[in-house]
Amino acid sequence: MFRSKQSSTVCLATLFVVLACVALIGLDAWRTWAAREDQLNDASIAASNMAQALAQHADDTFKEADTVLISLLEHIAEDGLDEKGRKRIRQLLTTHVGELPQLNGVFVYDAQGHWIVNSQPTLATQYNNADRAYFIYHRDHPDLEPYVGPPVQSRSTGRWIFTISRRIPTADGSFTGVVLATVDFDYFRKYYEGFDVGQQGAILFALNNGTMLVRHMMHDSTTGKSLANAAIYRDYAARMQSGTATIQSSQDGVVRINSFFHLQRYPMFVTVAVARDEVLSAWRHDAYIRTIGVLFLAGVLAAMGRLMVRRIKSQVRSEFEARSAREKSEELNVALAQLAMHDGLTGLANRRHFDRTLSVEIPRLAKINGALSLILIDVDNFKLYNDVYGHAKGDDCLKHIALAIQSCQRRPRDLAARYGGEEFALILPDCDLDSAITLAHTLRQRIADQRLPHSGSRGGFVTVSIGISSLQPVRKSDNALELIESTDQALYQAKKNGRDRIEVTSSNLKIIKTSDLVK
Ligand SMILES: Nc1nc2c(ncn2[C@@H]2O[C@H](COP(=O)(O)OP(=O)(O)OP(=O)(O)O)[C@@H](O)[C@H]2O)c(=O)[nH]1
Repeated sequence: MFRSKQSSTVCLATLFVVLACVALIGLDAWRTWAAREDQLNDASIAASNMAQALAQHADDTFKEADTVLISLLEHIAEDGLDEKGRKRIRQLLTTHVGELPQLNGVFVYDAQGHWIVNSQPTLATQYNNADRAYFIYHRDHPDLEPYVGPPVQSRSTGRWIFTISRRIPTADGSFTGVVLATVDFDYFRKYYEGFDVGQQGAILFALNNGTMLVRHMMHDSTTGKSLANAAIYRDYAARMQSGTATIQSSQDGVVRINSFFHLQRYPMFVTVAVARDEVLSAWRHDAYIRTIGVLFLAGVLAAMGRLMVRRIKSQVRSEFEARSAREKSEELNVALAQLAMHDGLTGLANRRHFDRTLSVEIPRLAKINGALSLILIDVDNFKLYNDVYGHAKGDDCLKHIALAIQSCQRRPRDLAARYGGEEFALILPDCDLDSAITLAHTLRQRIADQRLPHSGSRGGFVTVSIGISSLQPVRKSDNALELIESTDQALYQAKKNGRDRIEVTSSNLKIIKTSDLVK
């Protein structure tokens, strides 16, 4: 009982502590994970915004270069390409190149690819650009739209450049030449260097066919490479206008958040890539500190819980011990009460109990006009029995007689008592004289049936003399003493009349001759 109560209380307390620890750690893990997702989401948005801004910047850069070409074509149309016109156009180009830092040079080629005018201080007539992709394109295509070609190395400066070109329009649609603006790669590279994309991040500027134009990376400035097999191009940029994807690089194994954005007017796109590890470094640091804190808290909680469980254990034990002590004391009290109210030899009620019962029953029965009978039983010639068989045997004999008397105690209120020495009594509440006489016969018979040998007795067996008296009904004026005396008289009469018999007194406590009744 104690063990089961203790173990269930301890189990509950332990469960509470474990749940509290699990909830603390679980909530923190959930919060940490949510913070990680937020951080990645923020990084995606930032990368996407940056890609859009850089695409817009590139768009504007080329638009400005293209605007110069449009203006140049207008001047060509107005001034022509004779010596005077070339001079004026040259001045114009020099001004434009000075004003627009992205412009590397502006050129006018004739139908054979010869340089006619350029923005540089001297006209390099030794070059022929008829083999360039843009030249071939315009020669073979009559449309007048701008053409952005693949990156090429400048013949005059040797630097990598973007080319944006237009066909010189003519009234009859014949091919008379090409105007070209070149933009230095370094312009974009320097611009991109102003952006922090981390140690492992990158900004890529590429043609829509996957040819990389500019790549800005902390430790890498490779250019001209094809992105055809790169997942960001193959699976995303080649198919969509813009987007974001987290991809593990097949080259360096770094996982990056890639955001790409296509230029609106020109066939190029910009990709901003940030390394996931770098994005998460601040989060990781926070998570590390917080996890240590939470684990410490969980540890403190567990330690306090352990202390609490121990206290509960000891409290439950104290309660159990206190209850055990109380129960023992109650048992002791019951035993003491038993001892105080019962006879040690026979276990029957003792004289005190007998007196108390009579003093309770008489007024109770007087109230309800009930009857009360008293039977006194005295062992015959018991002195002789002791003398013959010894005192110990005498005790045994008394126990046997007590058992017989006890067996006649049928109702809860009946009381069998040892009145004193070898004398016993039966208090019979709600029992009239006739019933008491019948019971006395039964008792006498039961004792006779025990056939306890008694050599000093007339018949050779232990016998008893019985006196009976009844109050029927009990009156308020009746008292225990009178009833006892009356019963004692009847008993005395039984002894006097030769023992082994029953004598009775009437309700007015006068002896009635009933000796013939008993034999
Ligand atoms: N063994 C034993 N004897 C007891 C006990 N109490 C009383 N006696 C004995 O009972 C005897 C009673 O003797 P008496 O009063 O002379 O009565 P009796 O010998 O029974 O004779 P009658 O009552 O006249 O038949 C005494 O010898 C007591 O010592 C007891 O608890 N145990």
